[in-house]
Amino acid sequence: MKLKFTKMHGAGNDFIVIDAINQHIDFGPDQWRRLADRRFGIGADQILVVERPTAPDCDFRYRIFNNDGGEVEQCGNGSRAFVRFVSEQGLTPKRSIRVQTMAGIITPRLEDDGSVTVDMGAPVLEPARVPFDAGGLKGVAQGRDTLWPIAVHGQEILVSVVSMGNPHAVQVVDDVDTAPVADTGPAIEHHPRFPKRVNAGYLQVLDRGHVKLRVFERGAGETLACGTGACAAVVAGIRRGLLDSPVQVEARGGALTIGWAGEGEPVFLSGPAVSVFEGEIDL
Ligand SMILES: N[C@@H](CCC[C@H](N)C(=O)O)C(=O)O
Repeated sequence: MKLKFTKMHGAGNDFIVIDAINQHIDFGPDQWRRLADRRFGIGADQILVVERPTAPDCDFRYRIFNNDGGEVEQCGNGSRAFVRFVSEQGLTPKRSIRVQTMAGIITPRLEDDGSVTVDMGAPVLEPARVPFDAGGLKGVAQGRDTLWPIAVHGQEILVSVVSMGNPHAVQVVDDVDTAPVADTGPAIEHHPRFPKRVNAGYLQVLDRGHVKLRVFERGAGETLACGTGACAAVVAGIRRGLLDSPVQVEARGGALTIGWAGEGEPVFLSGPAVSVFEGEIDL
């Protein structure tokens, strides 16, 4: 079988995007892993699958697979790539689109300059719903946030826990460039306090409107940018009293802008989304 795909990226977080409206797709984790493999396949951090919606009042359904083959709830950079894709492929004339995801409905908008702004919905802050098991732990208050001590390689680190539909643990570091992301990222991802594993964010505050961020992603390793990670880090930074909205997030692959008006309000994510090439692969 030949599969048509588009290779895209959002600030260097790269995707294989597949139209599953006009192609029949019935893949399992092995096929997703093979497609995402950088040596034996096309290569990507995530695979995005565009389908007809099953929920009322939605334009599309969008599914996300990490390069380890697992399906996940949400992907911020992917949602921007998704909008560019449905527009460039002529799947819709709309610029503001209601999209069904595993984590609920999001509404991305294609701007005149080609960038995309996404209403990512309100962050979930109750530890149990992230999900994070805080049982028996004593949290440390900082501003409106509670930091949770978790042991990583025998050392205690303090993390904010935030769900943007998918789980994030955010720690503040002095210098993101020397932060031990490759060493502690996998241990945080698999920490037993996170029953669904977690994306590990390392946040350096430059000033109240400007941060640097690296994210070791669940199921994908460190990526050049993580959209939901940027949302979660800014939410954590604002709640800790370190940041004011809007915040420019400098990731290794590019810049994102995050706006958040506070508890109960949606997080807005803006940034680039680029098509790199189209292709066909034999499966
Ligand atoms: N790159 C993404 C997040 C993709 C999913 C994540 N690895 C998870 O497992 O939750 C983004 O831009 O948000």
